[in-house]
Amino acid sequence: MSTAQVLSELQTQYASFPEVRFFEGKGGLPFVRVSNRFCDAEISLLGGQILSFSPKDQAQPVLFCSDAAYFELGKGIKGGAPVCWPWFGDHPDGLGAHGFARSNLWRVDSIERDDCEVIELVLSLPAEVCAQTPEWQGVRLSTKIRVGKWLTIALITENGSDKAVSLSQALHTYFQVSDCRTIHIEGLENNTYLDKPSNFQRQAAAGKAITVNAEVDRVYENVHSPITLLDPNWNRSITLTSEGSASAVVWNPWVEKSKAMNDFGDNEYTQMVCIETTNAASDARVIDSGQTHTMQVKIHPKAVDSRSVVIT
Ligand SMILES: O=P(O)(O)OC[C@H]1O[C@H](O)[C@H](O)[C@@H](O)[C@@H]1O
Repeated sequence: MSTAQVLSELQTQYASFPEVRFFEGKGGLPFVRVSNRFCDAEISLLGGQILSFSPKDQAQPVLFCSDAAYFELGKGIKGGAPVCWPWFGDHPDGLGAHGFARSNLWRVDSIERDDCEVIELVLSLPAEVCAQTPEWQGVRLSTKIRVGKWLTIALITENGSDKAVSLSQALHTYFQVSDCRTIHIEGLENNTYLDKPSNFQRQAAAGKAITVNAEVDRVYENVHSPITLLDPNWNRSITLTSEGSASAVVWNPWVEKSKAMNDFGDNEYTQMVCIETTNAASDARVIDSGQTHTMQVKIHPKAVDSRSVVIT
């Protein structure tokens, strides 16, 4: 079936949701647009990921997407909240970074509207995609994306195979910021981290908020409290509250790494920071046969008085 036919069938199936539109977007790929009374959001069926989220009460978009991002089957899209699954980072046997969920097309399983008019989409990665990698045959991945005033994304892994699997994963969320050099990230002051630029050496807790003035690529350990991104220039805070995750990655590629990536603009590092909700490093999970694991993040943008976000 062509993309146009798939989209037209989806539009018919979900005709009772005037706030949901299916369309062919960049790269001829299928997208879903949700415009309700809270926000405008776009979801890509390539990668099963939200790409943009703009609450009506916010002057700036919450999520960042690179102007140079690939929109191509078989590649991940650098923007929004890519789904890294069923492994995070490099694969020991060279199967490619961050797994295969982000580079394949997902299906729409259901769309619902709750009593508050929040829209919930459930997408799943087709079984035949998982079956291409023998270890993941029989394991099912779906995502629930709730778009309202807040954004909630859940990744649900059901192990329908007859053996236990070891899962690492990430909701690799790109946040739009006024200028990465002026933001602060709070909530990880007391956490140790594995520092990728220094060969994943474990670093002591810094005891202060994270600022970005060089490459940052860290896996924070034992994360149990919310993380808040403060952007004084935009009088905005964004709080991430997670469940089923006890690690988080903070990433900004800075100058040299940005230049080295073909799907990222040389100067775009100033406009973004990734705060990734993960099961990474020692937080990887063993999912027994028949078990389900859910990892979820709630992203809550809030306007704040500039005085309350100035940190010394
Ligand atoms: O370029 P990608 O494969 O999308 O990876 C982008 C980034 O993802 C994570 O944040 C890793 O910690 C980084 O080391 C990596 O550069």
